[in-house]
Amino acid sequence: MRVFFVKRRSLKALGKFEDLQISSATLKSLKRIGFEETTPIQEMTIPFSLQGFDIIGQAQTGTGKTAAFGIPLVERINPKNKNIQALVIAPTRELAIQVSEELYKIGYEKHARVLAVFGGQDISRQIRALKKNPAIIVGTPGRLLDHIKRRTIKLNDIHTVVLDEADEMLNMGFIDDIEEILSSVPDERQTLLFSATMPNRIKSIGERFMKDPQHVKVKAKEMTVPQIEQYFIKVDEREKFDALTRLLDYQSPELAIVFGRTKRRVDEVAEALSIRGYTAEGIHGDLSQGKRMSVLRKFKEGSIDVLVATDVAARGLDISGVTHVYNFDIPQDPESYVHRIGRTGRAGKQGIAITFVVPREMGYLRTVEETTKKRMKRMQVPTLAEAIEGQQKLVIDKVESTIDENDLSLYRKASEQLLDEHDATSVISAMMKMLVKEPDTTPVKISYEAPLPARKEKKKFISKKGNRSGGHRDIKRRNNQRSGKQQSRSYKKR
Ligand SMILES: Nc1ncnc2c1ncn2[C@@H]1O[C@H](COP(=O)(O)OP(=O)(O)OP(=O)(O)O)[C@@H](O)[C@H]1O
Ligand SMILES: [Mg+2]
Repeated sequence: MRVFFVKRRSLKALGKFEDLQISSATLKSLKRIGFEETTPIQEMTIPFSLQGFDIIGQAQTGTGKTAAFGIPLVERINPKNKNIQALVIAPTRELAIQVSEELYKIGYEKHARVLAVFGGQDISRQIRALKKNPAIIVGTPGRLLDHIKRRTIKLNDIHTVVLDEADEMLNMGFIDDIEEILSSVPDERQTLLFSATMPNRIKSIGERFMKDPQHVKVKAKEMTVPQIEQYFIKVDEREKFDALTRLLDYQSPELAIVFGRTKRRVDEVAEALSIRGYTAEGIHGDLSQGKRMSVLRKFKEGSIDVLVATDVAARGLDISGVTHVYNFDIPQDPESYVHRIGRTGRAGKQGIAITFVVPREMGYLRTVEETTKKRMKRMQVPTLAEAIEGQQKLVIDKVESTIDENDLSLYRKASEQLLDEHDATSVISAMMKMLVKEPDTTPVKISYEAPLPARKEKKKFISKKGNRSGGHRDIKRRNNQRSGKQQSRSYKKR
């Protein structure tokens, strides 16, 4: 296996798509999307992929891996062939939808038809759509297998298979399904594995399904992108919720994702945030597909500001405007941390990630830092005064943009009258008080979650290669129904 390393920082563009032997139709699609220059992983993998090599592509979150496999995949589609020619497998339904949308855009000018198939959606509707001859199928493993067994997906002409979030797909929860799918696809195929994380033990599983794979890794000092500022807050379990609301008030994120460890946690935090006046909703694997899609749609549109989620939303989702990620519960393994915080700081944008750690979980924090090669800065919970100050700043920003962008002549007379009777500072202070969301102390219910099983805290920060404890994944996942092995060692739903 050849290994290629490119040393480049994050999304810093390297070159032009025009130099990569891409057809004029696809170049036109890329222009329409607004991609002007390649990202490092695109620059490095597209030429290999066009030559037909199997590839393991690894680059940080939010650096354009979808187009890195999507562009050559579309290029290899023959629009005249009515059969399915490529399969992209993704771990969650939402990601399958998102990837299919991006492939649709990339393949627009080539008329490459794309269809997403995933669990939770009416199968007969999918069967009808499959009869319209899509060339590329993007799906979740369980539903893909279902179609393969029903023979509603025919695999004879498939020449390319992509595992997006490959390390997740080759992990315990999905590996059996993946093996079954791959054993049904013709051997003469190109296999592409992409992810931001690729632990060695998983990489060797992947290589079993590949021929002479090229490993292309965009090498960076840290596993996470430099635009994400990373903090941790040492906090007792029972203080977490108030700490979260203080942070939301103080930092006023544009959009925020709060990750919780279990489904119950997500439900309770989302409910509690709503009670306290935030527009928040939860997403996890126990919700109906319709609900999952509507929550995500509202979050993308901005009618929800805070999305509370299990790891079902940790991988691959690309939602612009996510400025903050809060880990209400520290994730069990470093890979999960990397993907969760990677929902912000995408495509060169800035982001902030804050992880709550209860004192007994400090060992987990250190393991994450060793793996990512990045220290998190310690932060304190904002004080009440700081939270109010943060809210006031938000109001001031709004007032200033209202002055800039509106004709206020209809409001002048009443304002002048008010100012005749009161001094200006009193009038503005009263209005500020009305507009500022003052900290709310309505009681809420957040059940106690025991900390992760004790792991000895390593005092020293070790940054040497190969000295990482790696995944501590004791998670069983099947068919997108995610369940986490809890501290009690019984399986509980996430
Ligand atoms: N060449 C490019 N120029 C500008 N923007 C790009 C380019 N390629 C991708 N993007 C944008 O960057 C964002 C992140 O891309 P993408 O979702 O493919 O990242 P990723 O590497 O797959 O991340 P993750 O590891 O989280 O799945 C998307 O909004 C995408 O449209
Ligand atoms: Mg991706």
